[in-house]
Amino acid sequence: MTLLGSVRSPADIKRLKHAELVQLAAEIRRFLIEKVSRTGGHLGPNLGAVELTLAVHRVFDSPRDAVVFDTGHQAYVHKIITGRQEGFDRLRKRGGLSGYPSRSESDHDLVENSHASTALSYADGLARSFQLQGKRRHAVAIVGDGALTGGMCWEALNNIAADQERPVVIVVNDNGRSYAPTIGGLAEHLAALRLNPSYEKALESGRRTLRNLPVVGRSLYTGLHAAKSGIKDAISPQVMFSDLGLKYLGPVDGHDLRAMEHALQMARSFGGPVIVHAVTRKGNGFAPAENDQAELMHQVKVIDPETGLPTKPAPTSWTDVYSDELVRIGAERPDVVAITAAMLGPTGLRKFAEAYPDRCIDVGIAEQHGMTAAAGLAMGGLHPVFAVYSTFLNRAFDQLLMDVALHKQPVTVTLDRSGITGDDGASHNGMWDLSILGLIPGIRVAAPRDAVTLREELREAVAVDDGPTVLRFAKGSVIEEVPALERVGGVDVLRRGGNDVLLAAVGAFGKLAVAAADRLAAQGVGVTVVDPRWVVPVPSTLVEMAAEHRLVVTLEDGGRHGGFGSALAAALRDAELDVPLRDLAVPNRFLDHASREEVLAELGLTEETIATRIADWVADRPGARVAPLRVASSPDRPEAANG
Ligand SMILES: Cc1ncc(C[n+]2csc(CCOP(=O)(O)OP(=O)(O)O)c2C)c(N)n1
Ligand SMILES: CC(=O)[C@@H](O)[C@H](O)COP(=O)(O)O
Ligand SMILES: [Mg+2]
Repeated sequence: MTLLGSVRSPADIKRLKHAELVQLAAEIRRFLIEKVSRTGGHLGPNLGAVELTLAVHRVFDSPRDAVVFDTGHQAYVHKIITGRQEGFDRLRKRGGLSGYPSRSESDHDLVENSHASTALSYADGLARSFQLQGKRRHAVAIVGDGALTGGMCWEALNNIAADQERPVVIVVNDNGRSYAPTIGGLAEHLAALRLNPSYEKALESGRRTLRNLPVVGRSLYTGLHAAKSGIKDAISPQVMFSDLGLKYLGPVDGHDLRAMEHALQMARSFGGPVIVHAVTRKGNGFAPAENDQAELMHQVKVIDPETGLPTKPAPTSWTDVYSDELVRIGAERPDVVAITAAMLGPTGLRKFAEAYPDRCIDVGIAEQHGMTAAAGLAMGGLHPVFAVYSTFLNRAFDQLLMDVALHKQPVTVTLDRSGITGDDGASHNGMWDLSILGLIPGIRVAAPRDAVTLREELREAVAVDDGPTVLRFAKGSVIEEVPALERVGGVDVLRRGGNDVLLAAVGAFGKLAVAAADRLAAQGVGVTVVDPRWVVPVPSTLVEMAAEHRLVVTLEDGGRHGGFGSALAAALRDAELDVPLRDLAVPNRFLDHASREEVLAELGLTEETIATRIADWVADRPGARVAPLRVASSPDRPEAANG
């Protein structure tokens, strides 16, 4: 029996001897490579967190001590230790193990939000809570060097440092990477240390030698210790942290179990806020990951466990189309600069950065800063394109509203992963962007339905120079082309089918809408399908089209609450048009992880279900009554096509 087979809880690793722990770490690595190769997931980050996580669970007493993982993508080892090995065959699958901590899976899990840079704030809150209730429990936050570039971390550190009696243990998992190498002054500080790994070994052997000398050794050691601190301060972030009032321990080799345990025991006994700076290697122990210079296998699809190569070729994605078009735009528009928040590759900016290295800015995991810096870049005469996942736009809403839009600055925000993303769970779905963007005065939002309109609408967006524009597109393989019959006032007519129903489909749902309309035609229901293209503000042409139909249905891969359907309904009210409208969208709730396709099916956003619902509405069946068309008489509005 393997040691891993005997691990059901942290108690099982506390009793292991060092040699057994070393063996267990090797078994865990083999387990991770075997399982994650089959399911896909965050292989690199978790291979880098094996010893660190073992040490945390040996020194602290989860769940009595609160252990919080920042972002949560590197919590697989934590799940293995806390009795969930069996779940890895269905990692990130519907009904299976979440790829992030999950409160419903275990009381060892606290934070499910996969948005980075939150762990220190949780730890501050938890520690205050324990303190106020007189509970002698530790709050332990495991935060990556990438997450540490997020502003929330520094807000939290400022608060954590305020009370020297509050036991908060911050384990910085410093592997020098977000996806790409971590950027910024902090990263330089950490790197200076990380690049001198011998630093600690030299100091350690120095300590041992001097301690063994007779009397002179001790005093010499004290003197050198002062010198060491001087040296250490000179190149280590200790100054930065200790000036904040935080005890700093490290740097420690995050793969050295003894060193990690020793440091964590010191931190545990300290009884106040303390940072343990662990230096780790993302992808450690799996050569294909260690050799993946771009991202150290931050995240993999299904791969060959020997070679690390994907088992299936990746289809052309929306991101690929965007990436290539932006490079072409960059050649024509020297004023266009790109911004990423530590996601150069995933948001399609890598080619732009290679072509125009001085015009691509990585701000770290700092979307708020990125957005306001974009406003500054625009005020300085450039046209920034900020590429960010839809869900992470949430972080920069106020900056887009008050720093960009209020000043009518020509910033283009491209939202990758808009709509349901699925297997990264609730906090990664791009389902809130249309709702929050609809609140911003003067903003213009486009939702391309295919590769052709993505290129076209991206160009239209960067051509706007009197305010912010946004382009939203989905995750996964791109729809090559959904041709339009004609363009009327900026709105593309995808299918003409009479006046029973006007089906307005947003973005990638254009193809789905045409398919549903074809089904309905076979049932004698006439559906005209249109793609609004620019969905915020609602095109006036769409309101005019609505007036000519018995029923309007909207279809969007985004939140129903405040989405496109809501906006069109408001526009119809403003036009005093009493056309019934039904909106098919994502309900306002947090969605469990599953594939994008599975989630859409669960939500009824499939060709068959859409057709059935529209047929019900049109057939005026019980429970789905749709009043006949009533149009408020107005001299300047064409009469309705049918009564
Ligand atoms: C607010 C936010 N922006 C972007 C991301 C995307 N993201 C997920 S993991 C990651 C890199 C995290 O780097 P680090 O914290 O150093 O952890 P590591 O993977 O190196 O262990 C990023 C940018 C996110 N989760 N949250
Ligand atoms: C945690 C993390 O890395 C996320 O940002 C997520 O994994 C991205 O997934 P996709 O890039 O596959 O959408
Ligand atoms: Mg990192």
